[in-house]
Amino acid sequence: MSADGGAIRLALARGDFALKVDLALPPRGITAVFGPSGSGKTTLLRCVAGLERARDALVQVAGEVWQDDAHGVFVATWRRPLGYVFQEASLFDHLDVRGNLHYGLRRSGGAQQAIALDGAIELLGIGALLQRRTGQLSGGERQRVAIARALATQPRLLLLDEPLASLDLARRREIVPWLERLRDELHIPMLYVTHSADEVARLADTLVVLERGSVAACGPTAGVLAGIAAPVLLGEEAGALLEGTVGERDARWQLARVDFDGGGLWLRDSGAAIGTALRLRVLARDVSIATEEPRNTSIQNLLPAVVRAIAQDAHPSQALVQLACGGSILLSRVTARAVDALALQPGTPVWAQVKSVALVE
Ligand SMILES: Nc1ncnc2c1ncn2[C@@H]1O[C@H](COP(=O)(O)OP(=O)(O)OP(=O)(O)O)[C@@H](O)[C@H]1O
Repeated sequence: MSADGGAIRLALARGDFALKVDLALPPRGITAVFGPSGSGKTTLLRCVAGLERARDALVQVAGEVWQDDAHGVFVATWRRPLGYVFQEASLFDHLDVRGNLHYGLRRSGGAQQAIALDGAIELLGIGALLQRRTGQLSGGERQRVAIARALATQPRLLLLDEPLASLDLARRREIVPWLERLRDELHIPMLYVTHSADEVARLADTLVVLERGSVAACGPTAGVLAGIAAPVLLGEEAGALLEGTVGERDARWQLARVDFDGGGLWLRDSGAAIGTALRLRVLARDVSIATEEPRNTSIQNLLPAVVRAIAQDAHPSQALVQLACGGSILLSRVTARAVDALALQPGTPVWAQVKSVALVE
C-alpha cells in the first residue's frame, strides 16, 4: 500500500468498545472495511469524516491534514473534501434528480464544478433520470444518484457505508457494475463498509478486516483472503480468490476451464470467450485433501499442492489448511481429526479436491 493516498490513525474509547486503527490509504481503488456487526466499521468512517472525535488521531488524505491531534489540528466535517454515501440514499423528495445533484454545490462553483457534475452524471449513467422525481426511482437508481451527488462535490475521498445493504439481490446486481466502474476510473480512494464477502471478492482492491475495533488483517484482497487468521473471522465465507483466464471450453458438457497460476479449474461455462480474464472464489469448505492421487472420484478438479500452514478454526473440531498450489494459495477446511489422521504438516505434498468453484460476478 502506498502512503500517497493518505494515512488514518485513530483511537476512540466508548464504554466497553475501543477503536484503534492505523492504516495507510492507497491513492485510489476500493478499500473494503469488513467485519462483524459492532466491530467499529461505521465508527471508523465517522471518525474519518470528523463526525465523531477520535483522540490521538492523524487523518491525512491526498496530502492534506484533516486531523492531527499532536499539532492541535481538527478540520470541521463540512470543510473536509469528502463524499459520504449511506445505506439508504437520503435524497430530497421535493426535488427532482437534477435538483438533488445541485443541492449542496456552491452557486459560484464555476467551470470545474460543472465538469465534475457532468462527469459524475456520465460515470453513474443517470443522464436519462435528471427530470425524474426521486419517488420514481428504483432503489439502485437512488443509490447511483446519491453517489453522483457525492462525486459532484469533487471529493478527495469517498466513504460508502454498506451502500447495497438495503437493496434486494436484483438491485444489487444492477448497481455492482457501476461500483466496478468507480473503482476502475476514479482517481481517489474509497473506503467501503460491507458485511458481504461477495462484495469484497468482487469489488475490493484492498481489504481491512476489523474485529472488536482493531485491525485483524489488512492488505491486498486476495492475500488477506488467503491468510489463515482472517478466515476465522470470515467464518463460512472463508476461501481463496484466484485470478485466471478461460483456457478451454467443453461444448458437450457446458464446462469451461479457467487456468490460473497453479493449474486449471473446470466450472460451468458462463459463455466467456477463451482468453477472458476472470476472478474465481473457492470456499475453504469446498476443498478437501487427499495424500494420494484420488481415483474414481466424481470430483473433477484435482490439483497437486503443498501444505503451507495449518490453523485451528473457530470451532476446535475444525482446522483451516493453507495450500500452496503453484503460485496461488487455496484454503481447505477439514476436521482436526483429519489433519491428525493424514499427518498433515507444513511441507506435506497433497491433492486438493475442489468440489465447487464460483465465478465472481
Ligand atoms: N452512538 C453510539 N453511542 C454509543 N455506542 C455506540 C454508538 N454507535 C455505536 N456504538 C457502539 O460502538 C461499537 C461499534 O459500532 P459500529 O456501529 O461502528 O459497528 P459496525 O461494525 O459499523 O456495526 P454494524 O455492522 O452493525 O453497522 C458497537 O459496540 C456499538 O454498539
